[in-house]
Amino acid sequence: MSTSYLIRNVSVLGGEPTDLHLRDGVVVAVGAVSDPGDGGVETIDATGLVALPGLVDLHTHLREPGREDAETVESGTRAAARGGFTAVHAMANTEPVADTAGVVEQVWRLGREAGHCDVYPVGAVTVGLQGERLAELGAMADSAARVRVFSDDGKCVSDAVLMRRALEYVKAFDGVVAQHAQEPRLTEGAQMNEGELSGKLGLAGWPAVAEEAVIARDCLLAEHVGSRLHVCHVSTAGSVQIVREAKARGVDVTAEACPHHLILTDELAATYDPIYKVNPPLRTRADVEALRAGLADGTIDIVATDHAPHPHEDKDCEWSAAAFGMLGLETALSIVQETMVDPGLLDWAGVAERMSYAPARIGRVADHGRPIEVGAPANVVLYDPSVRRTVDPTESASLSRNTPYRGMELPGRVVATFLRGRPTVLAGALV
Ligand SMILES: NC(=O)N[C@@H](CC(=O)O)C(=O)O
Ligand SMILES: [Zn+2]
Ligand SMILES: [Zn+2]
Repeated sequence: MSTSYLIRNVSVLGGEPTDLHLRDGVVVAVGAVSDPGDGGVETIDATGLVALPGLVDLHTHLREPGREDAETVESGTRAAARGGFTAVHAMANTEPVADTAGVVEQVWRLGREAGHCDVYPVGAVTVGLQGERLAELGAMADSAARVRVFSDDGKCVSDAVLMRRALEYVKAFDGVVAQHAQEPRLTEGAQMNEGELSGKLGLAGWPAVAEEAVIARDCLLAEHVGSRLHVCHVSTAGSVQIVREAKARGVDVTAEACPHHLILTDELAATYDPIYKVNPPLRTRADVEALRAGLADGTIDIVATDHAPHPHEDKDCEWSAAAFGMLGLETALSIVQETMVDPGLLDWAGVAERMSYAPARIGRVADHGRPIEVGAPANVVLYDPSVRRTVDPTESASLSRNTPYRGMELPGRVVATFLRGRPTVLAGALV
């Protein structure tokens, strides 16, 4: 395969069309190229396409080890490449849990072998996600996987003393604790957003305050110990406001919003179709609007997919028995275009910040999230915002099919993804 790609007439971050030359893993030219001066160059006509830095996901469930029926590192990273991602952070709620240097090194190695995108394992905060004892955070940080993000995602680190100690501990290696903010007692048996509709549908409600109370507490803890906090999947207007106020006070807090929370609402629970069951739950239209506004003004730093594959037997059942979670990698950019770019809330530079630069910064990943400029690693996605497509779950590279967008028409398509100058997706297909 060629190691030299001349991309003609491409709009870098939405700017005027120009040329982009990738060779031997790096960007060697941005601007009109008359003669690349190398024989083996492959030319791509990118008229109408936008070039973005390779996307970085801070929140992906790859399910390996343990639930290879739902997803593997191989299948999940193929889905990531199809979505324009060149790096993903793999959540720790696997079986066994990624709470030791051994498990995170295994996941990291599987990512390298698969080669579709770089995999950065997230380490668990507590042993077995049990919320009782701190995991070996230092050993995971020092391992070959160089873990910097720690999370019990799927479960909340609800014990304030443990949370405080984790925040203190990760300072030693510039790590961050990514909190799944869910007060457990306030959400016992919870099935959907608490409101008029949950009462009508007879499904146990999940109050906004269960999320907001933990975020407020954690902001205060992070401020108290002078550490770095990241808030996973923010879903309520109140949460956005708490993060906004904490940032204004100088707390070192970052936050993510998921594509599904930017577009779907709790009314979908009325279908009783568990495809819409997710943690945290889909919220109200007002929450969706507040998340969009927060993402636009920088209160919410990033979009993270929370790609959560589940096999159909865990979703093909009644609502209360079904698993929480939905696919996200292959549709994230389209949802962001639909909800943020097309309505004028973000431009493509803003998308690059929220889906590449900022997640790489938060995860302390040096080789990703870099502007497309001469000398940078050639991690690039070519995206066609002008087409529309109907989501067909059977086309997914994921081993699971639980996309809530089945049959929906969405804008945009990833045409090519380059990982260090090597295409992982070309002409819209996996290489
Ligand atoms: N988001 C979800 O609904 N599910 C996630 C766990 C999580 O992100 O909390 C999963 O692992 O399936
Ligand atoms: Zn979570
Ligand atoms: Zn998650």
